[in-house]
Amino acid sequence: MAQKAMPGTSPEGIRPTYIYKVVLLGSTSVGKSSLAYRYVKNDFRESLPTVGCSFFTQMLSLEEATIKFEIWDTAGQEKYHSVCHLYYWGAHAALLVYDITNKETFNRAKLWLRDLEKEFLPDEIVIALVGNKMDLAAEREVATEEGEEFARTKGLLFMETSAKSNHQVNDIFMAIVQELLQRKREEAPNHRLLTVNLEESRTGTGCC
Ligand SMILES: Nc1nc2c(ncn2[C@@H]2O[C@H](COP(=O)(O)OP(=O)(O)OP(=O)(O)O)[C@@H](O)[C@H]2O)c(=O)[nH]1
Repeated sequence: MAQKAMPGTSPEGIRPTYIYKVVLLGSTSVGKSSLAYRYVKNDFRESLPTVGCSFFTQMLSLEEATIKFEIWDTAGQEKYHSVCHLYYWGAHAALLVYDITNKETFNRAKLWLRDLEKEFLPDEIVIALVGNKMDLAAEREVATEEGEEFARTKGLLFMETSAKSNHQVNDIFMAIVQELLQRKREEAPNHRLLTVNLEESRTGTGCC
């Protein structure tokens, strides 16, 4: 898995910075933009339509490394589906989002997974299945166990979240980074590390 690293400083000495590209995938209106917005801005807006693709960046300071997440938020509308594989390129992790109140979005998530499986080998990317809109549990169409079971059989991380009530949003990104770091530790001897100049990297939010 190609991640970029550069040395940074920490009280203990040199601490690497890893840049991880995370893509958000899923049907329209499942809450992909809202999850990214909640994670990066700790805020919730009722309307955040995505046109094509937008991205956010977020820094995360951990004991063993500094993480820079580049979060690519793809539009879920069918008309953008054909260009989406371009956004997969170089991704380290994917959040496969569905809406727990809409069974069809869960079925669609399975199809998005098939797309990912065509693009990546299993250990090339960390995939998390995310059942969003947990605050609407009374209107639930997808049981927690159903999501859990599907994730287990496919070897995916799994969490139910609410971008609205800020339920497990940080947790899912933290679970992803822990898994990425764990895989890195296991692969360390063969790992390809690229030094990059963070000055040249994009910051803030933007739209392509
Ligand atoms: N109740 C509730 N509503 C949510 C939650 N997350 C998102 N929404 C709402 O669901 C709608 C769609 O949210 P978006 O974040 O735009 O969804 P999206 O998946 O990015 O949609 P596209 O950009 O069309 O692909 C908006 O009205 C949000 O306010 C949530 O956790 N709970």
